[in-house]
Amino acid sequence: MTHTQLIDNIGELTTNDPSLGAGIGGRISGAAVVIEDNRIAWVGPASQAPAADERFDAAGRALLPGWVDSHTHLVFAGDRTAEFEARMAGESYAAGGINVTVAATRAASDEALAANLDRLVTEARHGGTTTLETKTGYGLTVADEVRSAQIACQIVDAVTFLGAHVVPAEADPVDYLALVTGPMLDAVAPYVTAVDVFCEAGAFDRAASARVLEAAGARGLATRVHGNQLGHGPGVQLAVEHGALSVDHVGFLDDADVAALADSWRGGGHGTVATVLPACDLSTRMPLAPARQLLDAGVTVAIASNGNPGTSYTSSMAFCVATAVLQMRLTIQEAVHAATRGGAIALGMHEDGWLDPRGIAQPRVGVIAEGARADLHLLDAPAATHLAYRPGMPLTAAVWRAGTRIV
Ligand SMILES: N=CN[C@@H](CCC(=O)O)C(=O)O
Ligand SMILES: [Zn+2]
Repeated sequence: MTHTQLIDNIGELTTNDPSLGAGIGGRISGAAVVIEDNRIAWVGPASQAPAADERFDAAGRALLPGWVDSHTHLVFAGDRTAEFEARMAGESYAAGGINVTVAATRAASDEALAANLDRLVTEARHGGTTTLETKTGYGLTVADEVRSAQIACQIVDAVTFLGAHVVPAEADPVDYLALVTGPMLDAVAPYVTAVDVFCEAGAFDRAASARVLEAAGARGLATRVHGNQLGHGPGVQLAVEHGALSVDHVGFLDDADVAALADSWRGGGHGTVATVLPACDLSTRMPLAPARQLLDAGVTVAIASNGNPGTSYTSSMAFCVATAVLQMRLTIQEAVHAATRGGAIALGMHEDGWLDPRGIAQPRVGVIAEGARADLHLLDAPAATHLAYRPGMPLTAAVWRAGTRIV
């Protein structure tokens, strides 16, 4: 038997469905939503809403899709407070700090890793996040990468293999690349939907990164790239050439990079999403990624938290959205869209019926439209604009994930 819930008296509804309402956010005022079990069954003006088993009065507040955080690294142990303090005192961020977390993660029990991931996911949910990707990448042995992926796939929506994060301290670079593109990838593949590589000075160069992406493609896995984070490099071009779902960080771009990303979206297919990570840019004292320029060029942009203990120890998507509006010069509608539907596109979870590489059908997220998973975020505010207008305030009033109220 089905169970229906009506949420009505919604002051401002952001649907992300242009056929339902105005602008990029498909906004409707005076709206209602009906949930049937775990899916959205109806969206429209409150005056026309059908009856339901239960009613929730939104009291004129703003309702949006739950955040889709498409880039995190939450399977880890320990923290890097000392490194952060040194950075605030003038040190610059370098890829080598990752090995500190690798040592702590390897030393942790399975239970401790799962409990820490659970704690971080709960924090994210309390801030309105309903879809979470996380990466491996703090294990860097076959056994430690497999257990990271196994733990993660029981808790989050999408797991990405990041064995190519750095060459671990004890390994030879040539041998490690062979491991990561061969036996390690084969062992982790059943638990992940995508493969990522940190293409950067101090991590993996263009040729090594290309081998990682080719190995992933040969196994039918989607790809992502950490690119152009610490300086200009080949990451963006490589991502586009390999048809990666996303290239993330994108802080240092030239005109050719922006053009390549824009071209990837011409012709109607799935291009390469540019994922900006504003909390990471601030925490590493790097220039903010040029999200305004990317949107103006026609690139699909996602906003994600990059939650991790090194460069961005936060899962607050509201903070990222506020920064994108206040400092990257996105409109509130553009920023909310990038943090919801943009993330869904980056994960390949924006359409019904998408089968992940394991053949498992993924739900459609990042929109409030009939058939999508019922992931909703009610703000204690009359409009989404308050996310930037009242930065840092605890505006999450309620969260539903797959039709169940979780906050
Ligand atoms: N840049 C590579 N990986 C992470 C940082 C990981 C770390 O420093 O622990 C990032 O996305 O910023
Ligand atoms: Zn990252």
